Amino acid sequence: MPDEILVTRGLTKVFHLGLRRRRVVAVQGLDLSVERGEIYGFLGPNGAGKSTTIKMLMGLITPTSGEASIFGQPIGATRARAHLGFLPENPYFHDFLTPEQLLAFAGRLGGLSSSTLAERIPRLLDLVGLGKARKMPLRRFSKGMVQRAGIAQALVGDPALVVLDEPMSGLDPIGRKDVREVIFRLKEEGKTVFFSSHILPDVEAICDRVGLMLHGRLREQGRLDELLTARARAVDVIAEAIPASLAASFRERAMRSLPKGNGWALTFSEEAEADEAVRALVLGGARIVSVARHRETLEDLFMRKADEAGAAHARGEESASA
Ligand SMILES: Nc1ncnc2c1ncn2[C@@H]1O[C@H](COP(=O)(O)OP(=O)(O)OP(=O)(O)O)[C@@H](O)[C@H]1O
Repeated sequence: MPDEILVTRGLTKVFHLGLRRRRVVAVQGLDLSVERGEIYGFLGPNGAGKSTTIKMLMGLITPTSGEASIFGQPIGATRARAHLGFLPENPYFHDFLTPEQLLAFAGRLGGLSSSTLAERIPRLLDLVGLGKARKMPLRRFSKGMVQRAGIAQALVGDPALVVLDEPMSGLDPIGRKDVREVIFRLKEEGKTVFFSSHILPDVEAICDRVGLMLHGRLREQGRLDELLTARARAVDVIAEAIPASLAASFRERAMRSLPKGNGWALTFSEEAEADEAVRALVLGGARIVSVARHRETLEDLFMRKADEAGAAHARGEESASA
């Protein structure tokens, strides 16, 4: 099988709304690539075009233009779907079913034999942490447990690629952590996971690579460690016993200065400035309590790209609805 297992080229979806058939460009010229064995986070705010993209990949809606392939097969082809597991956004399951019954139902629809299901269902329910709840009806489940049952159901056909649309949305912190752990376990099992989310810390915690969608376009795609600049965006120096002769000058040179304990917390925007300050403070007889370098987070990157995209949007260089 190829190493890029999901590829799109110029994928575009235009909707026409109302009697006047107003054009809404939900996804424009999308070039994605998802590599074998990675966890890929498909990021973007509400309305960015994530669900529309996923629906096209699943063959649920037809692209207006462009192309996409999964395992080298055009999307929608039976051979592409054979290795694909999918959990839609806000899935609905009959709440009288137990997770065991839910998986058995999905497996039989997929043509799996009773012996395969008898071996696979307990293993999958253990994988998502629902082994002990396997005979409990879904109506007694928390939202996080239902979501994990949904992931198990997406895995019943033993897919190589698992696509999850907003799997952490609406979950409390514990539910989100459980889903993150399940996604990690899927990677350990050798699966490739493509999931959409607008919850940046979740994506930052588990993804190998991310794609950032804004206004229907992919603004950024790459490895997280490459996208987030290694340079510190601010450095906090906390120092005590600063001689009076130095205190005033440092409080002026720092981007921000706040009294802290018996000393000051000084924030510098440049690492070199902070290093220089630490040297001078030590030579001047001050005591350095701590130096903290703040690296760029995914949230910083997201806000930076959103500002750039918002500015381009406002200048009319592009439009999501035209
Ligand atoms: N069936 C449709 N008809 C018309 N417009 C649509 C349709 N589906 C989506 N859109 C529009 O396309 C754009 C992208 O929507 P999409 O649901 O793909 O975004 P999203 O990133 O998944 O956001 P969310 O997280 O809110 O689901 C939005 O402007 C939306 O209103």
